[in-house]
This record gives sequence, C-alpha cells and structure tokens, in this order.
Amino acid sequence: MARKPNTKPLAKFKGPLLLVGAGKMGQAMLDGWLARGLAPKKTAIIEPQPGKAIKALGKRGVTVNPKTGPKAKAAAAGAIVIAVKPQIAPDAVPPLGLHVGKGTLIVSIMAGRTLAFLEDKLPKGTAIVRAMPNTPAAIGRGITVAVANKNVSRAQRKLASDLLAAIGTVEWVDDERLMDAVTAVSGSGPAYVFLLAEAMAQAGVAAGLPATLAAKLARETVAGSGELLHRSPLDAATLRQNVTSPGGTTAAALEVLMGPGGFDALLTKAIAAATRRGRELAG
Ligand SMILES: NC(=O)C1=CN([C@@H]2O[C@H](COP(=O)(O)OP(=O)(O)OC[C@H]3O[C@@H](n4cnc5c(N)ncnc54)[C@H](O)[C@@H]3O)[C@@H](O)[C@H]2O)C=CC1
Ligand SMILES: O=C(O)[C@@H]1CCC=N1
Repeated sequence: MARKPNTKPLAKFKGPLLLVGAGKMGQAMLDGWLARGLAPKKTAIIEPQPGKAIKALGKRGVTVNPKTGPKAKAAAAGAIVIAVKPQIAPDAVPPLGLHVGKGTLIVSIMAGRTLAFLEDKLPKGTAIVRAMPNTPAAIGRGITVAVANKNVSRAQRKLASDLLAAIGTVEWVDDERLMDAVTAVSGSGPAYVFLLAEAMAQAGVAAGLPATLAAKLARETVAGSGELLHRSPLDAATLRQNVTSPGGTTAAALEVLMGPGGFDALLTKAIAAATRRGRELAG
C-alpha cells in the first residue's frame, strides 16, 4: 500500500521552539509551523506587544512571555527563532544566551545581521542558521534561503530544513555574502508584487475604470498570473510572450515597460538599493 505523504513534518519535533518577536513575519512562520504539526505546548513566544492573535495562541496552549523563561526547555535540543527587527538585535540577542543549551539551534531571519554578528552576541560554539523567508510563508508558499555556521550539525541542519520547509520552499547557500541580494529579491519581493497590483489598479482608474472594479481586476490578475507561473512548466518569459499578440495591446504596453528607464531598469535599481540597505543593516 502506498504510504501517505507526511503532511505534518513537525509533529515529531521534540521542541520546544522559542519564537522571539511575533510580529508580521514571526507570526506568519508560527502559523505555518502550527498548521504542520508543531505542538502548541512545545512552543513559547517572547513578544512585548502581544496582539489578539498571540493571545488566542496562548489559549491554545502556547506559552506567551514565560515569566521565568523557558530555560530548561529551550536548552533541551530545541530551536530559537529570532524574528525581531535588525535594529534592536544588539539589545535583544545577548539575553537569549540564557536559553541556549547543548543542541539548541538558533534560526535568525533578521535582514542584514550576519552569522559573525550573532556568534559575537551568543555563547561560543552556538549553532546558528541565518535565513531569509518571505510573507507568503503564511500560506505555506514562502521561499527561504538559508546559510549555516560551522557549528550546525547535520541533525540541526535537518531541523532547520524541516522548520523552513513547513512554510514553503527552502534553498541553502554556502556563501553568506549572497544573503543581502537574496533579501532584496525574495525577502522584500512580495512588496514589489503588491505594489504592482496597487499601481495597476490606480492606472485602471486613470484609464476610466471605477475604483472597485479596477482593484478587483488588478488583484485577480496578479494572483492568477502568480498561480499560473507557479503551476506552469513554462518560464516567465514564455508566459509573457503567450499574452503578447504581435502589434496588439500588450505589445504597446510592453514597449513602455521594457523600454529605457522602464520596469527592468527600475527593478534593477530597486533591488540594488535593497541589497545596499541589507549591507548597512549588518551594523
Ligand atoms: N516582514 C517581512 O516580510 C520579512 C521580515 N524579515 C525579518 O523579520 C524580522 C521581523 O520583521 P517583521 O515581522 O516585519 O517586523 P515586526 O515589527 O512586525 O515584528 C517584530 C516584533 O518584534 C517584537 N519585539 C520588539 N522587541 C522585542 C524583544 N526585545 N524581544 C522579543 N520581541 C521583540 C515587536 O513587538 C514586534 O512584534 C526583521 O528582522 C526582518 O528583517 C525577514 C523576511 C521577510
Ligand atoms: O523590509 C525589510 O527590511 C524586511 C526584510 C525583507 C522583508 N522585509
């Protein structure tokens, strides 16, 4: 008999998992992990401003802002996921050393903050993975790129892969210097796509459409095209060409978008700016 696929890859994770910073990205990841079998009772959150969603998780058995700190638990082969802003890392990271025990894996998703920075702020020999996810993680469709320091064992790398695969696709790199460009392309990338939807809606209004219809057309077009790109074996360029009739309406638009100073040039500039900012955030 065919074996059922493992749809709950985190069900066997011994835990506990300590999430530090349950903001937009931390929460998106946590939703993914809980949906894929992470036991609420094996989960703790440190979050100074817990909103409604976090309080609801508390009712489901997740420990929110443990008073004494989950030191013993976190030390027992668990994982600590750091999802605070890079700017507060110098204050927020050193106290986490208390929760690091033998076998503890750190996963940091902070933009810019390097493995060397984290090694400097955490106990010597700590196993650290620097990862860059993106917000489609909330629906299990994120993509994360990860890089490990030399203290990460094979089992810890597998744990990091399981955690990150629970929220989408995972790619590992060996060269940490790639991470700022990764952040600029896929970490920040969803914002560019949402901006495209916003801009298309505004342009539709400028072309005479009612605002509600323009917003719906833009949203469904971006979402449907994303889904087609996801499911189709064809590459983006071919899918684009499939829309473009010679001498037709799309060709007229693409002449503007692909011309000098157009979409391609602008995106290259935007991604270069994001990459530079990542380097600055390294501190
Ligand atoms: N939002 C995104 O699309 C992505 C964000 N990231 C990274 O994730 C991290 C978080 O970003 P967002 O979720 O967007 O920010 P956010 O501001 O929504 O979340 C950060 C959370 O950390 C909490 N916090 C502040 N001080 C804390 C402390 N000392 N201990 C524990 N929690 C504390 C804040 O109350 C807040 O809820 C950043 O480092 C960012 O670079 C990475 C990939 C994508
Ligand atoms: O804007 C930022 O700095 C974070 C990192 C990638 C997405 N959001």
